[in-house]
Amino acid sequence: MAPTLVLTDFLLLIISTLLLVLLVKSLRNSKSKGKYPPSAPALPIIGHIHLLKSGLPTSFATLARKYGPLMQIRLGATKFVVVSDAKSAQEILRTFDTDFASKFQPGPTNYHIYEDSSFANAPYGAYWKFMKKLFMTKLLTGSQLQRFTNIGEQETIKLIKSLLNRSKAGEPCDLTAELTEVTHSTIYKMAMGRRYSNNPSQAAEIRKIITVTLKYAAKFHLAEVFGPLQKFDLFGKGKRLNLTLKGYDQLIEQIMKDYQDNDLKYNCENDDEKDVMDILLETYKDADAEVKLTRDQIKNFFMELFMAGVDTTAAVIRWAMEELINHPNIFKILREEIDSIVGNNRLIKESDVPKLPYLQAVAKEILRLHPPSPFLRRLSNKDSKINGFDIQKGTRVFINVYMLMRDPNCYKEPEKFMPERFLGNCTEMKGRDFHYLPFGRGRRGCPGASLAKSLLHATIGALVQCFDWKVKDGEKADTEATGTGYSGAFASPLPCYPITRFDPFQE
Ligand code: HEM
Repeated sequence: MAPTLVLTDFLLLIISTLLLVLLVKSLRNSKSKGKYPPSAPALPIIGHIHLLKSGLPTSFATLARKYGPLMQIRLGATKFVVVSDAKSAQEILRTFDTDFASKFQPGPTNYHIYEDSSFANAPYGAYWKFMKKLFMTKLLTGSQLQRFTNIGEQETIKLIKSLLNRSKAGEPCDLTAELTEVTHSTIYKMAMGRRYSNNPSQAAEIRKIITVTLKYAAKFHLAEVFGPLQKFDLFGKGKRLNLTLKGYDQLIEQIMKDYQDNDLKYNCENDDEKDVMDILLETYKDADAEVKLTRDQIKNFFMELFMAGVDTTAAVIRWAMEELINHPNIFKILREEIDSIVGNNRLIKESDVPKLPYLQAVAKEILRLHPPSPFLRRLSNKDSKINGFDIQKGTRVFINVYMLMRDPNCYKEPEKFMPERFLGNCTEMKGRDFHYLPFGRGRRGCPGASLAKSLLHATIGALVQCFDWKVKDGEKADTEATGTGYSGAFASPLPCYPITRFDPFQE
C-alpha cells in the first residue's frame, strides 16, 4: 500500500509542476504578446547575418526599404531593433530620451581590460551623469573649449607648414595620415599635453596603441561579435587586443603617476590652463565628489576620448577634401568666399568662420553624406511604444543615421554633394532636424561636437586657401566606398600632391 501511495504522489507532483511551468509560460507569452516590429525570415543560429552583404548602414537600409522603418534584426543570438525614419528617431531621442538614454556595448567585451568602466557605453546611471556634468561644466566648455580650439589652430599651422615643404620638394603626401596626426596631437595636448607637449614620443606611443586597438576591434567579423563563434577567439584577435590594452594600461598608469608625483611642481592654479588629466585627477582626489572615480574609469575615459575624437574628425576632413577635389566648381566657390573674407596676407582663423557660410555648408554636407558614426546605439530602460510598435525593456536599438541623412523625401538628390542645400533659409531642413543627426541627439549626443566643428572649419578652410590638389595615380578621389561595420570612419590612405597657391608664412 505504502509504495503505491508514494508513486501516485510522485506522479501528481510531476504533473502539477509541468502544469505550473506551462501556466507561467503562457502568462509570460500573453504578457509579451504585443505589436512588435516586423522581421525578415531568419536562419537558425546566424539569424540575419547572411543578409548583410555590403557595409552595415547600406545593408540595413536595403532591408528597411522592404520591412519598414522599424524592424527587428537578429545577428547570431543578439536581437536589435533598427530605426530608419525620422519620426521614430525623434520619439527615441526626444520624446522618450530618458527611457533610451543607455547604450549597449558595440563589440566583444570579453577581451576588454576595463570592463564596466566605460563612459561612452555606460548605462544611464550615476557614473555617466557625473561625467557628462563634468564634460558640460569643466572639460569642453567656455574658456576651456576656446583653449582647445587654439591648440587645434596651432596644429593646423604645423600641418600647413609641413605641406608647404612637401609642395616645394614636389613630394606627395598621404593626407589621411597627416590629418590623423593633426587631430591626434590636438586631442592629446588637450587631454594630457600641458606637461607633455614637448614629448612627441609619448603622443606617438598612444597613437600607435589606439590604431592597433581600433584595427583589432574592427577586424572582428560580425559572426565573431554576435554569432556562435563569440567564445572561441579562433583567429587570436581577442588575445592581441587584450595584450595591446595591457600595454596601454602600463603607459597611462605611468602618466597618471607622473602627474600625481609632480603635483606641486606643476601645480596649476588657473582653471583655464588645466588639461583633462589635471581635472580628472583633481576629481579623483576629491573626497566629497558625488561619485568616487576609479583609476580604471580615468584610463578608459582617455582611451574613449581618443577613439571618439581623433579618427572621426580626421575622416570627415579627409572626405571633405576628396569631395572638393572631385567637385572643382564647389572648390572654387569655397576658395573665393575665403579669399573675400580673409584676404591674401594671412591664414584663415576660427574667428573668421561665422562670416563664411559656404564653408559651414560644405562641412554640414560632408557630415550628411559621410557620417563617421553612421549608427546611434541605444538600450531601452523600460517598456515603451515607438511609432505604434512595442519595444521591450532591454531592447538594443540602432538608429541608422546614414539612411536618415539620405532620405529622398527630405533631401533633393540625396546622393549628390550639394553644400547649397544648407545655405540661406535652408528650406530642406525646416522642421526636419531629425533627418540630420551626424552628432546624434539628446542626452547621449556628442559632447565634442563644438570642438569637432571648429577643427573641421579651420582645417578644411586652410587646405583650400593654401593649396591646389592633385590626386596621385588618377584624376579623381574615390568617394564611393563607405565604412563597414559600426563606424564610417575611413582610414585608408589618400595619396595626393599639394601644390602651393598661397604661403601665409612667406617673409
Ligand atoms: C566630426 C567629428 C565627430 C563626429 C561626427 C562625432 C559623432 C558622434 C556621435 C554620432 C556620437 C553618438 C551620439 C549619440 O549616440 O547620440 C558621439 C559620441 C561621443 N563623442 Fe563624438 N563625434 C566627433 C568628434 C568628437 C570629439 C572631437 C570628441 C571629444 C573631444 C568626441 C567625444 C564623444 C564622446 C565622449 C561621445 C560619447 C557620449 C556619450 O555616450 O554620452 N566626439 N560622437
